[in-house]
Amino acid sequence: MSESVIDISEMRKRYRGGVEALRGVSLAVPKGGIFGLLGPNGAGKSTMVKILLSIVRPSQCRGQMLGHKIGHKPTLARVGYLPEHARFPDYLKGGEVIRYVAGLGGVPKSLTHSRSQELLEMVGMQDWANRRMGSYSKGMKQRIGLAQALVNDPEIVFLDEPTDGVDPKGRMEMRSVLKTMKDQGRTVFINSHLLGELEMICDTVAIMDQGQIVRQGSIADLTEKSRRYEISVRGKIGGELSGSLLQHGVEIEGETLTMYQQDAEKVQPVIDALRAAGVTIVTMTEARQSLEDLFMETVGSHGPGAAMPPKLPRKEKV
Ligand SMILES: Nc1ncnc2c1ncn2[C@@H]1O[C@H](COP(=O)(O)OP(=O)(O)OP(=O)(O)O)[C@@H](O)[C@H]1O
Repeated sequence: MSESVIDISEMRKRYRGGVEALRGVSLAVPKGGIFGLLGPNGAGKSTMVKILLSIVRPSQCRGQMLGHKIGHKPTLARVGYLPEHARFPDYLKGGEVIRYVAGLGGVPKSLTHSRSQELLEMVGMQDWANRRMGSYSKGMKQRIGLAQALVNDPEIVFLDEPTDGVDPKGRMEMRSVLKTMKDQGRTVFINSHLLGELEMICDTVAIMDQGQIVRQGSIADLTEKSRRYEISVRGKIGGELSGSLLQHGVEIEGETLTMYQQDAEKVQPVIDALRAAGVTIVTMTEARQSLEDLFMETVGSHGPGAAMPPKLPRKEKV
C-alpha cells in the first residue's frame, strides 16, 4: 500500500450552537501527487482542512499528518497553505509579498532573496515581481498566492479553491504550476468546486457529503464500473441482428449501441455481426463517467447549492 501523508479516522466536529460539521471522517491522502477534495456547500471540507491546519479544534480525531498527531504545531512548518479568497495588500509588490511571508515563516534572511527569486520564476512572475499586487489580474495574484504557499519548502500544500474566479488561460498556467509542485515530490491537497479542473489534474479524489467521506480513490478506479464502448452505426438493425446484439449485452438506442464492457476483445463479435449484416460502423468510442457524473451519482442534488461546472465527458477514440 502507498505511504500516506495524512491518515485520519473518526474526525468529528460539533460547533458551538450544535452544528455537526464532521461526523466521523476517515481519509487517507497518498504521499506525492495531487489530491482533490470535493463536496457540496456545507459538506464540511473547510472545517476538515482547518482542523488539519490547527485553525479549528476537533471535537474528536484519530490519526496523523506527516507522522504526527493532528494539532502538533511544529508539523505545520512542513505545510503550505493558500486560503480561499486570500488577499495581500494591494500596495505590496509581488516579490515583497513572498519575502514578507518568508519572514513570517521563519525562513533565514540569507535564504529569503534566492528563495523568492526561485519561486517567482516557478510561477512565471519574475518579470512582474516589482509591480504592485493592485495592478495584477486575478490569475497573477493567485500565482503569487501559490508561490507564498511554498516559501517554507513544504511537503504538503493545501490550496482552497485556487482557480476560483481565474480565467481559462490563468487556470492553464496554474495547472502547470501545480504539476511542477507534484514533480518536486510535494503532495498537493486541493479543495475545489470546479470538477472539470479537478478531473484534469488530480491523481486521487475524495467526495465529502454531510460531514463524511463517501467515496475516495483514483478517478480511474472510481469510474471503472461505468467504462463502456459506444458504437454509432448507419443501417437497419433488424430482428435477427437485434436479437444477436442483445445476447451480447448490447443496449440499442436508434443508431447508437452501448456495451458496458472493459475488454475491447469482447466487442469484436458485435462488430463482426454488424458488418456481416451490412451495417456501417461510423464511430466507436470508449467512454466512462465524468467526475461530474460520479459526483452527482454520489451526492445527488440534495446538497445546498452544489455548484456544478459545464459537463465534461471523457471519451477516447479507439
Ligand atoms: N464557525 C462556525 N460556527 C458554526 N458553524 C459553522 C462554522 N463554520 C462552519 N460551520 C457550519 O459547518 C458546516 C460545514 O461547513 P464548512 O464550511 O466546513 O463546509 P464546506 O464544505 O467547506 O462548504 P463550502 O463549500 O460552502 O465552503 C456548515 O453547516 C456550516 O454552516
